[in-house]
Amino acid sequence: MPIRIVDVREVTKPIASPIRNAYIDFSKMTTSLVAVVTDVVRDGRPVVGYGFNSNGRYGQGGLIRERFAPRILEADPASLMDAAGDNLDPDRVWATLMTNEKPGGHGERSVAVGTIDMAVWDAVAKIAGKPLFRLLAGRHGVQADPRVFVYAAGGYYYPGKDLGALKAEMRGYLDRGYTVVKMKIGGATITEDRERIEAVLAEIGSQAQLAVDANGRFDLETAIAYARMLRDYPLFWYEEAGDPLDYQLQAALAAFYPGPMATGENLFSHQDARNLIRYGGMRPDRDWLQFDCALSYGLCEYLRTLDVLKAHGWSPRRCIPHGGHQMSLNIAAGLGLGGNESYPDLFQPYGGFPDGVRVVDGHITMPELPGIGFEGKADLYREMKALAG
Ligand SMILES: O=C([O-])CC(=O)C(=O)O
Ligand SMILES: [Mg+2]
Repeated sequence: MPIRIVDVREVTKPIASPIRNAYIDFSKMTTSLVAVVTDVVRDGRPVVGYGFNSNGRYGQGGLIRERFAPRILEADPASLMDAAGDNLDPDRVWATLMTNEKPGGHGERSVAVGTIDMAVWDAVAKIAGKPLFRLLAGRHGVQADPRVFVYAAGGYYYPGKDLGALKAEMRGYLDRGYTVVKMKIGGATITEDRERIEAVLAEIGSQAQLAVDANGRFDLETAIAYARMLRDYPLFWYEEAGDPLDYQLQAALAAFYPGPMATGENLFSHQDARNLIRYGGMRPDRDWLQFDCALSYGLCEYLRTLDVLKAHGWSPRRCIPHGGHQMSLNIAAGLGLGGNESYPDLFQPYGGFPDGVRVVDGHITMPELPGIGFEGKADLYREMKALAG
């Protein structure tokens, strides 16, 4: 008997906060929480996979309810099974989701699909009775490494935040075991941003490194002006200087910025990733790629992106995804990415780690929980159970 996906539920939840980066504020930010309910029973209860999209894009309830959930629910269950007939095949589910979707134009539909794809992989790993990172490592013939590098993202602009508050925030991350911290730039004048950077560097000293993120705000002239300022400091990276799709700007910037650059969180397909690699001047010996599967058609597509990188001589170690969710932690531990983002104080309960997981020397160790591991995080699992428990 094939496994049946008996329901796909979605609820749009607020993840609002009074912060802003150089481009947007998060006062109205939302996320879609999705449950994929199966008829497989484990420990007396149906297996349910959960997923959600990461911050930066909004909830996708309309697309999920109108297009994507019905396609799965209307599909012949046998068409969604793997070759062995003992589990769902995420690639077949993905192909069903994308029925009658034209190529190109990778806008918000990639977020809707990425969110459902996360829930499908959670269900598949639970049905297999394994942590997702172990399932992935097994399928790809690599050694899982449960120890994953994580960095603390924050340093946002918000009303009344002075240098003292910024320094205290960064100190808080060091106290929690992080060795790399990130702050926003480009939302103030270059003079003010230089002061903010110097204040943070003075605070963190040799205990940690600093990354900066312009969120795609700069035109070429401003991106270069910042590059000239930033290269005075030993930064961990200079992130998303210009528009995410302006590969020529990114390529030109490399001539002015010898240190590591990072980008990719707003590229939503393997084709866009390939264009970045082809035309964006990114350097495989030092730069970082931040594609986030939750925003970009999910893990099925992320695997194609990793293939593109391999074909162009890039190691998966150069990937540190955006988004701070446990899905990317599993991919990092299972497929050897360079690490994962984390927002210690933001976007809760969706981000972060299972309860009891601590950051030690800039790394966490994955617990051995079936699926993605959401059940290990009480505040998150409470929301999930309320949707489909
Ligand atoms: O502020 C945001 O949109 C999030 C972001 O860029 C990041 O985490 O790198
Ligand atoms: Mg960013």
